[in-house]
Amino acid sequence: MKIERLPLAGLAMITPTRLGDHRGYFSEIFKDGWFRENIEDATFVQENESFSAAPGTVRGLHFQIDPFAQGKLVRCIAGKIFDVAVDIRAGSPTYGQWFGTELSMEKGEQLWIPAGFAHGFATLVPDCIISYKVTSPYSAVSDRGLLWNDPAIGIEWPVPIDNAILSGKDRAQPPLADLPPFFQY
Ligand SMILES: Cc1cn([C@H]2C[C@H](O)[C@@H](COP(=O)(O)OP(=O)(O)O[C@H]3O[C@H](C)C(=O)[C@H](O)[C@H]3O)O2)c(=O)[nH]c1=O
Repeated sequence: MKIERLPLAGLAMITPTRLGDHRGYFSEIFKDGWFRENIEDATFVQENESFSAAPGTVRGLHFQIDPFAQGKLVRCIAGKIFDVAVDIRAGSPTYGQWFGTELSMEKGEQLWIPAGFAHGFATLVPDCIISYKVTSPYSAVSDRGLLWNDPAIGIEWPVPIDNAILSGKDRAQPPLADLPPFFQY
C-alpha cells in the first residue's frame, strides 16, 4: 500500500498494490492492522455503496455530527469521480479549505477522510459506483450538510455547474458562513 499525506492535515491517499498476472490482478484493499498502524486507530462499523448513472452527478457535501461523526475511507469501484473533502474543524489553519482528487476503478486509489471534514463527489463518467467504509453507523438525526458550490469554499468542480444533478436536500444545504462549530481542530 502506498500512502500520500495531503495538504489538509489528516487526509491521506492510499493506493493498494495490484499483483498482476496473465489473468488480471489481485489486490489487498484493506487490512485493519495496517490501517491502524499507518493511518488512524479507527474501527469501521459500516460499508456503503452508491451508484450514480449520469456524469455530472454531485452528492454532498455531507458529514455526521457527534456522537456519530464519521471517518470515511472512499474508493471508486466503477467509473471515475472527483472526490472532495472540506476542512470544517474550528480552529484549523486550513478551515474552509478544500482538497479534491480523482478516484477511479482504473487506478484503485482510496481517500481517507477523518471526522471533521465534509465530503462530496462529482461523477466524471456514466455509471459510477463508490464504496466506502465509515467509522460510525448512519444516524439520520446526525446527518448535516454544506452547500456544494458555496463561493466561500470555491471548489473547482470539473463538471458543468449549471447542469449538475443533485438531490433536493443537496440543493438546499447551508453555506459555510452558517455552519456551527461542530468540530474542533
Ligand atoms: C448515508 C446513508 C443514507 N441512507 C439513506 C438515506 C436516504 O434515504 C438514502 C440516500 O441518502 P443520501 O441522499 O444522503 O445519499 P448520498 O447523497 O449518496 O449521501 C452520501 O454520500 C455522500 C457523498 C457522503 O459522504 C455521505 O456518506 C452520504 O451522505 O439512503 C442510509 O440508509 N444509510 C446511510 O448510511
